[in-house]
Amino acid sequence: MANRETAVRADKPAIEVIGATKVLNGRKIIDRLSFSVERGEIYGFLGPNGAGKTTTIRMMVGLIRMNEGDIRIQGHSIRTDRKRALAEVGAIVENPELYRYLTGRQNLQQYANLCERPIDRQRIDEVIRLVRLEDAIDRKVRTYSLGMRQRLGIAQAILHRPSLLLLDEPTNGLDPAGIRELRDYLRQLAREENMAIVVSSHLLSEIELLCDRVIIIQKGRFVAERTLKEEATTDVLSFEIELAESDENKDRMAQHLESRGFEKVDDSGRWTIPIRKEHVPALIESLVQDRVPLMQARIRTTALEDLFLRLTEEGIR
Ligand SMILES: Nc1ncnc2c1ncn2[C@@H]1O[C@H](COP(=O)(O)OP(=O)(O)OP(=O)(O)O)[C@@H](O)[C@H]1O
Repeated sequence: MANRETAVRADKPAIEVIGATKVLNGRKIIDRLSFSVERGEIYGFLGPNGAGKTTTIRMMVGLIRMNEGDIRIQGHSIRTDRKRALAEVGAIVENPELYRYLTGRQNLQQYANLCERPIDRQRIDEVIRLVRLEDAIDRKVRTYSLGMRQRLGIAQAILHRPSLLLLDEPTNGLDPAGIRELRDYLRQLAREENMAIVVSSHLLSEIELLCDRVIIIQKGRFVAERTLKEEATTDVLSFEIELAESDENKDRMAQHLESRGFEKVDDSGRWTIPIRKEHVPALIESLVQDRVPLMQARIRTTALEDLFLRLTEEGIR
């Protein structure tokens, strides 16, 4: 433990990417990319297909070398202090490697035996609790759902108490409820393990559900970085509601919403209105008073969405 205390420098960001550049076949796939993530944060790594997310993550876990720049994990350079840097990383880059014929617990035990840092039974129980797999942990992995396998993969990746957890497209195959659940336990992990978590995705809607902060990249370059915590957004926001489907008074309700300044998003019953954040509670109260049949309501950070849509369209072109 003493070694670990000296290896982890509390004042350093969990990860700093400093001007990382990767050239493949004479083409700059990643071009002077820089960002940093603090412990306790869930950081979204967002970009349209082919933007360079996987390549960057592969550099962050030491699977490929960069041509220029550096990546420091808890202050340790991946170029000059590789072993100590990588000891601070847990990752699922492709599918988690699991033995399907063993139970979840046996998988964790196997993995623990291979770790350099000693991992006791108490730690194994702790990670099982963190990813909420207590009820299924003694079942064979082949009986697990996709979401359960992902949880076990995450439990495995954090057994050695890394400072940084990297997840490449962790929302693949999950529905919105699954994504929220993922967010809940990732948030608990970030807090209880004081860990930085970096997740990549090509879908803004998923990143918005999951992350505290987001970086957008395109063609290997930095495009923008934004905080997604709602309290940090003071500008005019877009407030979106979705009406319950079986509404007999659909037309009357549409007229009512239009008269209040709402605009129809599409035919699925979604309506939107620009609003300042401080006015949201009063608006919700009045919608309830007016008996607007709300299915859900949410705030959208429009600037980010517009930017990302533009990039995605450019990417497709
Ligand atoms: N081994 C390689 N040789 C040449 N080009 C490559 C190689 N690997 C990736 N690329 C190119 O690098 C760019 C970035 O790819 P990368 O897989 O990192 O993007 P991504 O953002 O993860 O995309 P996706 O979401 O589609 O996985 C792409 O244009 C890709 O074609």
